[in-house]
Amino acid sequence: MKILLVAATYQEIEPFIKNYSTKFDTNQWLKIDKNEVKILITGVGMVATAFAMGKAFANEKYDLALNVGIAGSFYRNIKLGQLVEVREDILSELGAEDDEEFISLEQLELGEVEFTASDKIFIKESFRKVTAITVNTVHGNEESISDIRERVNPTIETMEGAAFFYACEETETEALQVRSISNYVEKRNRENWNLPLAVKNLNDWLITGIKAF
Ligand SMILES: O=C(O)c1cccc(C(=O)CC[C@H]2O[C@@H](n3cnc4c(=O)[nH]cnc43)[C@H](O)[C@@H]2O)c1
Repeated sequence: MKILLVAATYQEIEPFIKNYSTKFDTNQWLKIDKNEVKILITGVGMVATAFAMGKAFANEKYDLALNVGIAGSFYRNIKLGQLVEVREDILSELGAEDDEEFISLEQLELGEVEFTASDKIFIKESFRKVTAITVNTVHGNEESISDIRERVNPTIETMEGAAFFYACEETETEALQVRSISNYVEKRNRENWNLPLAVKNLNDWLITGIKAF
């Protein structure tokens, strides 16, 4: 199977890259068991992700695109370092304000804001399946957190996921997304983030998990 492995930053998948490649080269196909894997580092955010994926898909057809990275959780019953599988991802900021109300792009009948993961290719592990939102601005204010919980009630948030699913949907590429929780969505406090644990657990899974597709 030809797999495009997509991450926002090199650091998020550095242990995976070092495990399978002596000299990192984005043009290189990594032969991992029966799969051929290409790595795409997009940069952080939806714009960077959509552009990088558009370029990647213009040059090659993939059997599967897999988006991995860290994420913030709205729920404390998900542990820091826990892996979750995103089954639905929402462009929660795309729409219009109508005074106190928010009208989504979908409600405005101007486009789609909800994207879903592949129902043809599966992740073997029973990671908790979650709904994510994808944001340009990381929530870090109690009022805005309360507002988004009331309006969408997402389980996690990232800055790329829905853009990734969008690019896959447009190119009819099977898409899966696995995220490792690095922090809780709360009033900004960087000291509470556990990046090393999130990156370790993500890569421990990815190094063996990529062979199972
Ligand atoms: O320190 C900050 O305030 C800050 C502001 C924007 C972004 C960051 C990151 O380090 C995000 C990088 C990366 O991680 C994903 N991520 C992780 N936690 C969250 C979150 O709570 N909300 C949204 N995205 C998150 C994201 O996908 C980025 O690619 C730090």
